[in-house]
Amino acid sequence: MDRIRLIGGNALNGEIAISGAKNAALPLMIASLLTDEPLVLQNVPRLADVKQLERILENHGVDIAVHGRRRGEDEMVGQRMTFHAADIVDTTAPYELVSKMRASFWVIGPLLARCHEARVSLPGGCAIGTRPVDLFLFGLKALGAEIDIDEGYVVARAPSGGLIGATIIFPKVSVGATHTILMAATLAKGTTIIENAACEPEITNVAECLVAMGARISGIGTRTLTIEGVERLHGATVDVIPDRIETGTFAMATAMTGGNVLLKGARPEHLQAALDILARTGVDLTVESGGLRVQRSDQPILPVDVETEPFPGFPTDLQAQFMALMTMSTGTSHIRETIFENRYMHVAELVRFGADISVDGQLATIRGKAQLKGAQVMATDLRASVSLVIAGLAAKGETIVNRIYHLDRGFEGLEDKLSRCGAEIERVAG
Ligand SMILES: CC(=O)N[C@H]1[C@@H](OP(=O)(O)OP(=O)(O)OC[C@H]2O[C@@H](n3ccc(=O)[nH]c3=O)[C@H](O)[C@@H]2O)O[C@H](CO)[C@@H](O)[C@@H]1O
Ligand SMILES: C=C(OP(=O)(O)O)C(=O)O
Repeated sequence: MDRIRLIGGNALNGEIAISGAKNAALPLMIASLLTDEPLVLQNVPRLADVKQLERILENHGVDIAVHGRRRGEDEMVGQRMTFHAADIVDTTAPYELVSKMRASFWVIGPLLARCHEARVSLPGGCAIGTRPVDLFLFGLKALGAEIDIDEGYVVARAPSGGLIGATIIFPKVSVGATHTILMAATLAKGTTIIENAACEPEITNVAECLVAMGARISGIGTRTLTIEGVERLHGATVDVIPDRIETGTFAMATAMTGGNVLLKGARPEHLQAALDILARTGVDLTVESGGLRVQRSDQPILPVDVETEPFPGFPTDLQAQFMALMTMSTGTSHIRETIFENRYMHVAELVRFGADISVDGQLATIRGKAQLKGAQVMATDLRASVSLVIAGLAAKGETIVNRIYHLDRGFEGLEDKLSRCGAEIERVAG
């Protein structure tokens, strides 16, 4: 199994081009199931999760083509891809494919809307909590679907004329359930109102894509989405937004190591809560026309308390990275993880670097210290993995991060981007 080896201590200096967002690219790809015309997506990141979803979509009969790959000599840009679901040949999403990735479950919405039936395995994804699908089923049932659970599969059938618009008040904010019901409602008969919808920038990206495909949606970017169902959707060309979690991760890495990095193409308004917290730790952040500049020279890292929340709050997907930063602060800080019940798997690994962290339920207490020491650590999930990489960049000596396949799910060209900024980091095969 591949590992990452790094020698900590170098400040990061230079420029990093932010890739397209995994968590936007995946639902955008799934939206292609809603139409028999081609959907063209630009700035799709090269990630294991994208590849995996390609396999799932191909199994449903989607033709996928990849166009331009590079701009200039050394600057990677995202892929331009066409997804053409002229015919849906299979409405089953099998266990072998779906169990690897949470977002693949979301195909249930478009399949049900377009084909009036779907059989989708219960999902996998990062092991950060129980991650039930009750909200999806609640929403689909409200649209008139009949749902059975059969041998680990959700079997869903729409009424004979198709899904029927309804008012759905989610008892809890869910990104995946919002994507799924939003997509399903575009082809339902009549009006659907989704209350307490997630309003993450990735939801907006998908909603705007659906509008470009002919859907009628209002309230985009708010907690209430209103969808007037249409007979059919058509093709469109849509850009995947830059990855706000990658942006925040590199900002925190620069804060930890010191240095001066321009995060090219970053959209600060997509992670304002995280940037406000970072600024309070003493990092200099400047919005420039080309992106976001992050700088820290010798100013101390100040302790700041954080609670994870749905957008526009501080994202749970940056919690592990922020904890890594706080291990080097000048005092004691607290993190409260409110989204997932088991998202502290990185704590035991950060402790191997010499960090002083204790956890009591949702609350982590981090007592900062000036210097971490390199260690052998094990990646447990995607964002936890990258928190270990950035801790290693700031630690003294050698760090080996094992089980890095998680990183390839969500970070495009991680070692390359970091080493161009002066990090000593390499992938060791075997
Ligand atoms: C591919 C993708 O975009 N993944 C993101 C998405 O995951 P995902 O869409 O899985 O996360 P949700 O927003 O659905 O989860 C939020 C909370 O709701 C709970 N829940 C969810 C659905 C349900 O039917 N019942 C239920 O109880 C979950 O267990 C969790 O405690 O949003 C999360 C929260 O921002 C991010 O951490 C993930 O990176
Ligand atoms: C938790 C994540 O992904 P997934 O929902 O696919 O497990 C993530 O992107 O951090």
